[in-house]
Amino acid sequence: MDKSLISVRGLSHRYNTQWAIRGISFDLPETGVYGLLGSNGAGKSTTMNIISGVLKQTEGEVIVNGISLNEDPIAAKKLIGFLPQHAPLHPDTTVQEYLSNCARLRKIPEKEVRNAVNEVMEKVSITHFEKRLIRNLSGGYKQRVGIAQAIIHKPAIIILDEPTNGLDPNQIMEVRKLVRDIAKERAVIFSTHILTEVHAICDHILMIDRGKLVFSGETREFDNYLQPDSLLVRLLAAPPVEQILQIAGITDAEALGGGEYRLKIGGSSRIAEQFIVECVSRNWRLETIHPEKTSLNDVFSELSNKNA
Ligand SMILES: Nc1ncnc2c1ncn2[C@@H]1O[C@H](COP(=O)(O)OP(=O)(O)OP(=O)(O)O)[C@@H](O)[C@H]1O
Repeated sequence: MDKSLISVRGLSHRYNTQWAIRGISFDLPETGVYGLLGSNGAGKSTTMNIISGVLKQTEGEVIVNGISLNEDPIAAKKLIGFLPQHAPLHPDTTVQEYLSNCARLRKIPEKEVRNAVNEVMEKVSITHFEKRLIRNLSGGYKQRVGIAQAIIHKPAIIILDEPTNGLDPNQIMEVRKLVRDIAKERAVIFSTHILTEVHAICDHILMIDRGKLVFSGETREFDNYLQPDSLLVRLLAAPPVEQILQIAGITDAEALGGGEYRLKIGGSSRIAEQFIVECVSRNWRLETIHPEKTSLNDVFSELSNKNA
């Protein structure tokens, strides 16, 4: 018996003639935030729409807590909450009316609706706006209502499609905090194309590139691909490049002018330490030193080539 909260097997989807995703498989074994990372058009929304049961896949299957989404969609969908990229909010209803309607659509018994709505409003900290029309809420509060409708029936898995898109920095922080909080009791799949977002809140990363899953693992494992591969340094007593190249581990050095250099170090942080020691002993008067991280595009292409 499969113990995963969700198990995705060989998922593929074709729109007309073009494949949007091919052979995606992964398991979400436990609670926590799972970041679905991918650039625009990589296939994130397609994958999320299929898992949440709003799009029927061309091939493959999704098992939610042991229940096949194909074979028993009603039972499987009860275990899933979904906030699509464009939240399905009704601007002319109040927060309380809207969430009550969502509770009824989720088949919560009438006598429990009131409690369920109160509980979820408290959870997402929106009780003080319960009588406000949704159209009059800020973007961050609208997103809270969107998250509330996704969790009102207490699903085991929540799917959030780019929930911080279009929010200001404060609202982003608040939504992230809320997501971390609701992930204590359930698995949250959180899609984004922003690497720093993944770092800020995700425990695990699923990375999709051109429709294929190219990485699945813990966030710290992913960091191995983000090793600095060059250092930007500024030396007040600037030496010739040839002298810098004598230091073991520095594979290339480029003088940028004004005492600045870009040093290629091939991924080991110990070389930076060694360089600092050398600067002191050679009296080069090191003023600044910064690692230059591999860009997300480089990570995408490295992982894609590895999995090609
Ligand atoms: N309804 C559709 N009909 C045809 N092609 C589609 C449709 N929806 C998506 N696609 C295509 O499928 C591919 C994957 O799109 P998808 O929206 O799943 O990617 P995404 O990673 O969510 O991107 P974004 O962040 O831009 O939403 C893209 O090439 C896209 O153009």
